[in-house]
Amino acid sequence: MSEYDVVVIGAGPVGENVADRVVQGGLTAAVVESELVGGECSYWACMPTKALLRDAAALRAVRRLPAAAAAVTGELDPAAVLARRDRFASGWQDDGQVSWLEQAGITLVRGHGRIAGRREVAVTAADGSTVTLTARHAVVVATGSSPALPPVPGLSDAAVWTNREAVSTDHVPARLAIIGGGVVGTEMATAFNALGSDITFLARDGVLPTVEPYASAAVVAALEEAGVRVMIGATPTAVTRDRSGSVHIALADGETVVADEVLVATGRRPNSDDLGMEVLGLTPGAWLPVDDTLRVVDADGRPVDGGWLYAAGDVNRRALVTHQGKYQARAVGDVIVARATGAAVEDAPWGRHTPTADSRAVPQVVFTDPEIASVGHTVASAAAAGLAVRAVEYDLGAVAGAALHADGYTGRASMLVDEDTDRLVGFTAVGPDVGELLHAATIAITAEVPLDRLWHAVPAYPTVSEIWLRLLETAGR
Ligand SMILES: Cc1cc2nc3c(=O)[nH]c(=O)nc-3n(C[C@H](O)[C@H](O)[C@H](O)COP(=O)(O)OP(=O)(O)OC[C@H]3O[C@@H](n4cnc5c(N)ncnc54)[C@H](O)[C@@H]3O)c2cc1C
Ligand SMILES: NC(=O)c1ccc[n+]([C@@H]2O[C@H](COP(=O)([O-])OP(=O)(O)OC[C@H]3O[C@@H](n4cnc5c(N)ncnc54)[C@H](O)[C@@H]3O)[C@@H](O)[C@H]2O)c1
Repeated sequence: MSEYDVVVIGAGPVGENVADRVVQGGLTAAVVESELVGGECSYWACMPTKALLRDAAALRAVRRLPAAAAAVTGELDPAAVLARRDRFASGWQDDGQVSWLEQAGITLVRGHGRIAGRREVAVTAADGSTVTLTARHAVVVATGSSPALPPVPGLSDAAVWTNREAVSTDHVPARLAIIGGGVVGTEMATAFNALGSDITFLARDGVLPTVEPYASAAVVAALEEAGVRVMIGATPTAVTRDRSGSVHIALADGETVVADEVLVATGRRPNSDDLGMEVLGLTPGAWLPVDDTLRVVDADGRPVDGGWLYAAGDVNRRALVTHQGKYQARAVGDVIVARATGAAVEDAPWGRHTPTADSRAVPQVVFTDPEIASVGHTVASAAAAGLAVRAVEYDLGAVAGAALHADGYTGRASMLVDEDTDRLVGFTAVGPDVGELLHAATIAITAEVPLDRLWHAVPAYPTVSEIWLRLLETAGR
């Protein structure tokens, strides 16, 4: 059969969830995948990177407790870390996820998908054969993103690492240079430093420039203390690999950094360059703009060709994190079912069919040491959005639960309160293990809880969550 209710291009976490949702809603779905079912997240991003980071984080946690530290007599075993990473990448085999698709009642079509016409997707298999799938109701683009390499002379000929090579490496380079001070660069600096690499971290625009400055500063201080050379403002101008295999990175200030491998982590580009976008008058290689129910729109903001084409996940650029892409997948799957069955479409803000949180409350944990957990606005983004906010900060180390959690616990947390509504619009924390604090903030922001009601949400004693009480007291409750 080559006709389905819904055809999804891309079987990453987002595409899988779109297909699952429409099948649960009583429709049929085929998902087209050109590489591995599970996408970037499963094999070269979320899970394997966190596996690379986890052992060192656990070791650091133990070393913050003197009696437990006394029981640790050895050092981290890099080979064992890489072996555990292999397990979390499923050995780069997708059998498990293919079985999941089968039991979920989703048809998998292997090959490269392209829009071929109205509700038509042409799939070219590895052997060159082509099959055309027709969708009765909708086509969903969930093709994700790829590393964006900057146009630095020599870079593309120097066999540099992207996230794929870094995440799947079978060895730990003695000297690793990292270009790009974003989330990938900072997490990988943390991971490979702990695995034993000598790291030079070239952060042209600063380290984690979009988080609260105090959180970024804490991570930079910890990286430097761990021996990472952090070069803020360093701008690569040329890259060459010499005959001995060493890579030379020339910087704008005249210095040259030499390393065994170079990880380029300078952001992402959408996987839309070979997708048939021109068939619909859209620009190949561009992020796909969408409306409130994630239908792809034209330059005038109208759904293209009557509204059968949707885009979810990284490719629409709303929020490049897996959990938010899967949230979009649930909204898209449900709205396609609603439109197909004539049910009401709930597309008002916070309605079932529109991913409102994408613009109000995207949670993110950066798994560095210390961790950074954030959701909603920062001071800078609130100002840019024209919001009148007051920032309330508190020393996390002064919270009883944090002092118990680790000797010498240092950290900080802040909340942003909208002056007009007296509700939370942002939260950031930096410190060991703060990631688990985050969901409380996400709930407070999405539920739009006024501070005078939040006061009645009493954190248990003695937990790190008592930061909430301290922040509210500092805010004047
Ligand atoms: C190093 C790194 C670490 C990360 N860590 C985290 C983390 O800890 N937490 C988090 O939430 N997010 C993390 N992210 C972000 C996360 O990986 C992405 O947001 C997520 O993978 C997006 O999911 P997706 O389904 O949209 O795209 P992808 O995961 O990229 O999947 C897209 C799929 O579509 C397929 N495809 C593309 N084009 C076609 C085509 N034409 N035909 C058929 N198939 C096609 C691809 O092969 C791929 O399988 C990380 C990213 C990186 C780079
Ligand atoms: N824990 C997580 O949730 C997690 C982990 C990793 C990645 N991700 C997601 O993956 C996406 C990609 O991460 P990323 O770190 O590649 O991108 P990013 O956009 O977070 O950071 C890229 C950095 O590269 C710098 N840069 C850009 N061009 C440059 C150039 N020519 N020279 C030097 N520096 C340059 C930018 O200043 C920026 O700080 C992010 O959106 C992130 O949300 C999430």
